[in-house]
Amino acid sequence: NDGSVTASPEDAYDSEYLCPVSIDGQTLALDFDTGSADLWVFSTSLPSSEQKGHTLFDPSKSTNWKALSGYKWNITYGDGSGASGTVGTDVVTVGGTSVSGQAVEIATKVSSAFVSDTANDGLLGLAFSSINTVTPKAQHTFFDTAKSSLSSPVFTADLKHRQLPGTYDFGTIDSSKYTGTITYIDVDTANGFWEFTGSGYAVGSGSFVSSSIDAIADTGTTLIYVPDAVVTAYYKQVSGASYDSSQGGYTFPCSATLPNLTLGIGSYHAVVPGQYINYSPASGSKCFGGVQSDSGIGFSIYGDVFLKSQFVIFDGSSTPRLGFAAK
Ligand SMILES: CC[C@H](C)[C@H](NC(=O)C[C@H](O)[C@H](CC1CCCCC1)NC(=O)CCNC(=O)[C@H](Cc1ccccc1)NC(=O)N1CCC(N)CC1)C(=O)NCc1cnc(C)nc1N
Repeated sequence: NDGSVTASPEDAYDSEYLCPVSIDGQTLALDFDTGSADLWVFSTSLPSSEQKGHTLFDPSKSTNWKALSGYKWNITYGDGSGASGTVGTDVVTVGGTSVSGQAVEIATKVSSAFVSDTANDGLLGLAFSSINTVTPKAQHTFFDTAKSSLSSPVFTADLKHRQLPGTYDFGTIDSSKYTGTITYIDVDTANGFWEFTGSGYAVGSGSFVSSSIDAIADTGTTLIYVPDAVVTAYYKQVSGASYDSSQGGYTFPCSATLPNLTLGIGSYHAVVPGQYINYSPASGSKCFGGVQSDSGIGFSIYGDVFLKSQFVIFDGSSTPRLGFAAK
């Protein structure tokens, strides 16, 4: 029951990656999010003003739909966006991986950011089921439901830079997708995230600075959010860079040459190419940095800007771990 699905960038800046997911034959574009654990979809139960432009799941058209009466969900994300609604189960298929009895959370309310992000028809959470928001009983993620039917209890992310489709694979590690060896690191599941301790950083050709960085691998976060020491060291090497409070982050002249950022994972040095860190135009001739400060978050977030430079294995075995390889 292994599967592989394409992950297509939603816009020119790889702000998010969307994958086709079929629920009882109805196909929606969902954002696979290793930073949350709810599978929720835009639905016909939304007010019509919030439905515009989205593909809607209609449970009344599904032969396998089973409503879970009295069950509800309500989620808030790091960027303040959120959604809520009711719950049922159905047959969910991602690439070749099909599961029955999967909890599907129907949105009856979504925040404005979701309404305007018309390419996104919902999220498929791939964090640990311990942080699923359904009450009165938390539900399993798609990966947890599928795990026992996979060749091995893993999924991998091979996201690409700028307008190229990548893939999420379930159940297998495709050795054609990476080079060299895989470095594994233990994961702390206490907060429900794929959380690990990074071993340090280097900017450009500078020397590696050993430091423990408490980070999560989060496909649902666009940028890299790291401690101020890293951010300061990085933008010191970018002429014309400065913190722009009106933009809410570091910007620099779009013509600037950006150094690579190396992030240590155990003994492995993961290199993020400098051009991945020119995230997008900001205003005028300034561009917005793909590396920003994690202050206020409580941990660092290695988001898409980092993940798309690597081949990443999310190993859900009895001792969960993350694997990283160059590609
Ligand atoms: C069970 C909740 C679950 C664990 C939840 N998890 C998360 O928030 C992390 C999760 O990966 C979510 C998943 C997002 C949610 C919005 C839609 C796209 C997916 N990630 C974030 O919230 C990280 C911050 N947001 C992002 O990174 C959004 C993602 C996005 C992309 C395209 C379009 C719209 C949104 N992108 C940006 O901020 N950027 C892209 C655009 C650019 N102009 C600026 C940078 C959580 O921690 N919630 C607790 C929480 C609540 N309230 C707050 C304020 N903070 C919190 N952390």
